[in-house]
Order: sequence, then structure tokens, then C-alpha cells
Amino acid sequence: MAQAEADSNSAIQRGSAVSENMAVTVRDLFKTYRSKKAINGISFSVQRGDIFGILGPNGAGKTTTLEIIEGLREPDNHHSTQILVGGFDVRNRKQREELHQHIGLQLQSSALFEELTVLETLTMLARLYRNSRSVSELLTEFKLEQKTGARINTLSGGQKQRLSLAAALVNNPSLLFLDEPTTALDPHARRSMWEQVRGLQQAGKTIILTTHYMEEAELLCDQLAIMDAGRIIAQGTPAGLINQYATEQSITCRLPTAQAHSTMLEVVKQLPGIGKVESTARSFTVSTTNLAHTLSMLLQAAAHYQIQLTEITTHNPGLENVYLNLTGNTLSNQQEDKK
Ligand SMILES: Nc1ncnc2c1ncn2[C@@H]1O[C@H](COP(=O)(O)OP(=O)(O)OP(=O)(O)O)[C@@H](O)[C@H]1O
Repeated sequence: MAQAEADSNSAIQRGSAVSENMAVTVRDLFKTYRSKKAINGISFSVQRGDIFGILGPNGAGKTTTLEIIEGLREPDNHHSTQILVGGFDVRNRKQREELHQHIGLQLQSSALFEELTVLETLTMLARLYRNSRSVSELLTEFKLEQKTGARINTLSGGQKQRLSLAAALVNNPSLLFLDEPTTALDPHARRSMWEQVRGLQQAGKTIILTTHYMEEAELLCDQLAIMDAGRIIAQGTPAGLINQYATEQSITCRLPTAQAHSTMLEVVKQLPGIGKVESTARSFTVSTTNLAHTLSMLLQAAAHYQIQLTEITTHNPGLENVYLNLTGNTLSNQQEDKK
């Protein structure tokens, strides 16, 4: 075999091995609504078996991205755009139709028909697919067997969310899309949804979800793309992103009196190597890139002035610090601003 042909064959094999590992590959995706650039050239890949999160504030472009890769919305017609999902080219109409047999889309619970019962909803959806799972099995799996005859408008938020997840699984998809799966759920229902999602991953499914909850992104997702104003501003594992973009730890000290507080605050501001200092009535928080050194200096200063620190706590950085360092704003502020 000629060398050039051998090289080209091995490149093809490498290429297919790479794409076999990838559930989704998106390259150079753009979306403009009239004159508004909602998505401004994003690229990312999702490995099979991962929980992949798209994290960002309202209006960042998460839902638009999801709807385009689900084949529900057209991207801009850009020559270099590529969207491969489960081996199907989403921009090709025939392949897109076939793709819908193989993926699961969790509808927002508000998109369910309020007047239908739980059983009617799942039975109706199951009829849309060539291969569908047993409805009674789904009812058991999602703890809805006591609610089969209940109308959707009588279900609690958590029950509706479990039903919308069961509905996404009627065709036993290997790839599942969840758009803000825990928005408006109470903390207990949110944690129980995370457990369901982890269970689906353990059953071999790939999951792509959008969220604006830092905790959800950090605790649930294997890989993250952080979106802001139509762009991906950072990608990686939650721990990798924290290591790369949020190196500062912080120390909070609580003091017994206003006098002790003001003395320590003066000392802290003179210490070398410290970052931001935030103060409240009887406590202060100081950021540092050298936790052990700053802690030791604080303790020495307190001993020198014979001040008893009533409480001392250290905090590791999280995704909120990553977002703050990348955008100069907190995600919760962004959410508030957009309300
Ligand atoms: N059908 C549409 N027509 C015009 N503009 C739209 C349309 N859908 C979304 N947009 C705009 O595109 C941008 C991205 O919206 P998108 O819904 O994708 O963001 P998001 O990150 O999912 O936000 P949210 O969490 O609020 O759903 C926003 O500025 C939004 O106002």
C-alpha cells in the first residue's frame, strides 16, 4: 500500500475512533434572531457516557444551543458549521428525522398537556416512536405508579418533573437533553432529580443539560461549557475550571467586640500577599493565594493584640469564583439583573 494511502486510512480510522467516543460534536455554531446574535460561533464536544452541562445566566444562549443540536431550530447558514449528534448530521433533514427516534428531550413541565392524565401522557408519547419502552415500567421507575390516573394539573412540581423525565425516556434513548431540569424545584426535589440523572448515567446514557445553578453544575456534571452572551467563555471539568480560573481561597474571622474587629481589620489590610478584604459588623473575609501563610499571620496578629477570634473558617473556591473571575460579575447578580 502506498504510504500516502496508508496514512490517509489510519487518519480515517483515528477520526472514526474519535467520533465514536463523541456523542455530540458542534463546530462553529452561529444563530441570529433578526439582528440579535444569540449564538456567536461556539464549538464543543460531548463524550459518550458523560453528563455535560451548559452553564450560564438567562439569555446566554443555552436553550438556543440545545434546540439547535436537538434539531428543533435551524442554525445560521455558515460554511464551517458542523453539528453531529449520535452519528447523525443534524443539518440534513432526513438524518434529523431519524435522529429524533434516538434521542430523548425533556419537555419543560409547562409544555405537558394539563388536562391529560399521567398514563395518557406517556401512552400518547410512546406511540410516536418505532421502539418504545413499557409505560408501566416507566411509571414504577419514576415513582408515579400511584399517580397513573391523576391529571397533570394536580401534580406537584417534583412529580411533574419526574413525569417529564419519564416522557423523555419513552423511546429508550442513549442521548438525553434536559433544559434546566431543576428550575423551580425545592432543594429536596432538586437532589432527588440529581439522583435520577446519575442513575440514567449509570445505565449508560449520555446527558446534556442546561443550568444556571452553580451547585448543580459542580456536583452533577462531568464536563462544563460556561456560556455568556452567546459565547463559550470556558470549558472543562468543574475541578479543572476551578483550578485554572479560581486560585484564591478565603478566610473568615469572627471577632468578639467592635474594638477587636477594627484592630484586626487594620492589621489585615497591612498583611502582604492578600487579595480582597470584605467586612461586616463583627467579621471579615480575606482572599489569599497562600492560605497557610495568611492563616498563620492572622493567628500571630491576634495573639500579639491578645484578641480571641470567636470563629475562623476557610473556604475553597467554587464555580461562582470562576464565573466572577471570567466575567467580573456573579451569576446570581446576572440572574437578578435580567429579572
Ligand atoms: N425566538 C426568538 N426570537 C428572538 N430572540 C430570541 C428568541 N429566542 C431567544 N432569543 C434571544 O436570544 C438570546 C438567547 O436566548 P436563550 O433562550 O437561548 O438563552 P438561555 O441562556 O437559554 O436563557 P434562559 O435561561 O432565560 O432560557 C436571548 O437574548 C433571547 O432574548
